[in-house]
Amino acid sequence: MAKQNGQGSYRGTGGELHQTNTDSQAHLTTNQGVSVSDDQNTLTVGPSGPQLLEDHVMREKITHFDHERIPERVVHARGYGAHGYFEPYKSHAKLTKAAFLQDPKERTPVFVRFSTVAGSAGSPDTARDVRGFAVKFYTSEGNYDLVGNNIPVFFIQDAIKFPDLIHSVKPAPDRDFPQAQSAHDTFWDFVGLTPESMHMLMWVMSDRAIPRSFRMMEGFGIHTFRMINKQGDSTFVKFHWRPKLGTYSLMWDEAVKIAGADPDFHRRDLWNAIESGDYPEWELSVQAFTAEQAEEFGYDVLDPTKLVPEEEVPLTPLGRMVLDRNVENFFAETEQVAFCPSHVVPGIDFSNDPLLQGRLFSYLDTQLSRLGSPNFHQIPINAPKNSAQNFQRDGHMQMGVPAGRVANEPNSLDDGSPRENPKEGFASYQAEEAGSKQRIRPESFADHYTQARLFYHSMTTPEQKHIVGGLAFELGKCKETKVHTRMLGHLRHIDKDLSIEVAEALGMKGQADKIKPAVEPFDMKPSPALSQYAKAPDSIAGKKIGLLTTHGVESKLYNALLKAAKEESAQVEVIAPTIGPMETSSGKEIEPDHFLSGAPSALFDAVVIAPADESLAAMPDAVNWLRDAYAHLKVIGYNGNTEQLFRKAGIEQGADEGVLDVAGGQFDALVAAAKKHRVWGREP
Ligand code: HEM
Repeated sequence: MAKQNGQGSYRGTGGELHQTNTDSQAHLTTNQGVSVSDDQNTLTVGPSGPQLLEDHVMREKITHFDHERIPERVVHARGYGAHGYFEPYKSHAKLTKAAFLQDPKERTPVFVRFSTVAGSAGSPDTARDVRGFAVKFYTSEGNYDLVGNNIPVFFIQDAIKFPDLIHSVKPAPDRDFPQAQSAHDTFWDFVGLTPESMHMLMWVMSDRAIPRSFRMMEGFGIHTFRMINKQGDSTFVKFHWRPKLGTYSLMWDEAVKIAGADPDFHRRDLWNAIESGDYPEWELSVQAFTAEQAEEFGYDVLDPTKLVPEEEVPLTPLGRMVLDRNVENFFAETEQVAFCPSHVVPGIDFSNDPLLQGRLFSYLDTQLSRLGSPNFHQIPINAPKNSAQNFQRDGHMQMGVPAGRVANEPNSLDDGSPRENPKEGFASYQAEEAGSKQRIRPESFADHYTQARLFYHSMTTPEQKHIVGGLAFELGKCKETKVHTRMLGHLRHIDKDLSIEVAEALGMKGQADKIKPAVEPFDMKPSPALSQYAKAPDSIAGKKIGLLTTHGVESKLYNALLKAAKEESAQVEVIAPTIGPMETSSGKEIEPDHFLSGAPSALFDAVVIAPADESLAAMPDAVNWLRDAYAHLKVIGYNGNTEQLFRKAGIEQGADEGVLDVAGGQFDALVAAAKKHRVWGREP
C-alpha cells in the first residue's frame, strides 16, 4: 500500500514519487478532462504482469507524444521570437495610407522571429549564415509581414533558383553533412556558377554573418516595395531596421568556440535581455524614391542582388519597434508562427522584383505542409487582431464555429454577412504592364561585380581582413580544385588584391580562372554606411563584461565594476573556478554566474581578471581564458594578483591600450576602451 510522504506527495511501492494535488491545485486530467489517479504506472495484471490495452490514460498520453513534432521549416528552421510593439514617430500619410503608419499615439503589436537559414532546428546559433529578421505587424487593417534578413541583398535574382541555392547549402543528400555550414563543395560550386551571387557572398563572408546578438543586428526588406498613399501615388521603398544598440559582430574564432560553449547564445541573449527589462529596440526607416529617380541609378532596383547606397538615397525614419515580452510557449508561438511576404495591408504593395514575386507563392504553400491545415491562420500567433471574416469554411482543424446557413457571396439570405469594401479594401497598384510571355532575365541584371566591389571597398581594414579570412576558411573546406580556381577568378573582378590574398591563403597563387564578366564592372563611390564599424556608436550599452575572479574578490573593485557597468547600461557576469557561492573581501556572498571551464571568455564583450590570489595561474582554463580574450581583441582589465597568469599566457600587462590595470576599482579607462568594441590594432 502506498505510504504518505508529506502533504501533496507520497512514494509508491516501487519507490517512485507521486505528487498529488492539494486543495489549491488543479487535477491532472486526460485530454477529455477526466481526472487521473496515477500518472506513474501503466495498468498491468499484477505488479509484474503484462500491460493492458484498455489503459486509455497511458495510450492517450503516448499517442499525443508520438505526434508532438511537426516538420521544421524547409529553410530558417533555427529561430527565436519575441513580442513587442511598433509606433510611428509621426504620420507618414504622404508616403502611405497604411493605418499603422499614421498616428504616433497608436501602438501596433508585433511578433518578431530571428533565424539562421541553413541549419536545422537544433543547430548552433553562431553558425556563419544570413539571419532572418521577420516581423508580423498585427495592424488594425489586418496582418502585415515584413519578412527580411540582416543582409540587404540576396544570392539569386529569380525565385526559380531558390531550391537549387538551398539544396547546395544544406547537407549533401548522400551523407547528410555538413550541418549549418556553407563551407562545402556543393555550395561553392553552385555560387561559382551563379555569378549574380557575388555581392551577397561578400556580405556572407563578412562579419555580418556572425552577429554578436539579435539585438545588435540590422534588418532589411531587401526587395523594392511600393508605398501607396490615399491619393493613389506610388513611391518605391526599401525597408531598413537599425538597432538602437549599434551593429556588432563576433570574431570567427569566437563564433566557433561559442557554438560549443553555448549553442543557444543568441536566443539566451534575447530572452535574458527581455526578462531583465532591457528591451531591445530598432528604428524602422525607408529609402523612398520614385520610378523616375530609379531610372537614373545605374543599376536596376528590381534586382534583389543590388542595394541603393544610403549616400544616394538617405533613410527616412518611420518609427520604432520595441521587443518587451518573451513567448510563453516556444512551440505555440515561435514554431507555429507563419510569416508570408504576401501579407500586406492597404498602402503597401509589391514591385516586379522576380525574387519577391516567387516568394509571394512559396510561403503559404510551404506552411500548408508544415502546419498541416489551411486553417493555420486561426492559431493565436497567426490570427489577425481585427478578426478575419469571409466564407472560407471547413478543412482540417477548423477551430471556429462559423454559424449560419449561408457560406457564399453574393447572397440575399444573410444581410449580416461580410461584404466587399471598394473604398478601403486592398486594391493592387495599377501599374501599366505590357510585353510578350518569355523566360528571360533583364539585361539590366547582368552586372554581377560592381556592387560586390562597392561593398568590399566600403569596409574598414579589419572588416576586409575578415572577409579574406572567411573566404579562405570556406574555400579551404572545399575539396574540388575547380571550385577554388573558379571562385578566385570571380574574386579578381571584385578586387585583385582580395583574389591574391585568398589565393595565397589557399596556397593557390596564380591559379585563378579567367572569367569573362557578362558586363564589365565599374567603381561606385564607396558607401561608409555599409561598414558596421565605421558607424558604431560610442557605447557599451547591452554588452557584457566578464569578471574572472576567485573567493575573496576585493569588494571595492567588485562594487566599482558593477557601478561602472550600470552607468553604461552594460552587464557584469562573474566567472569563478567553481559554481558554488563565494564571498567578497568584505564577506558579501555572491553566486558566480558561470564556472570557469563552462564559460570561455568568448562569451563576453570585455573582461576583467581580478582574483584574490595567484591561484588562477595554475589553471589551464584560466590561461586559455586570458589568451583567447587577448586574441579576440578584447579590452582586458586586471589587478595585482595576475602577474603569473599573464606570464603563463605570454601577454604583457599594459601591452597595449586595451590591457589595463584596474586595481582599486579604476574603470574609466576600461569603459572608454571598451566603447571602441575591440582593440583593432592588436589584430595581426
Ligand atoms: C530576399 C530574399 C528572401 C528573404 C529575405 C527571405 C526571408 C525569410 C525568412 C526571414 C524566413 C523565416 C520566417 C520565419 O521566421 O518563420 C523565411 C522562410 C522561408 N522562405 Fe524565405 N527569404 C527569401 C527568399 C526566399 C525565396 C526566393 C523563397 C522561395 C521561392 C523562400 C522560401 C521560404 C520558405 C519556404 C520559408 C519557410 C517558411 C515557413 O515554413 O514558415 N524564401 N524566408
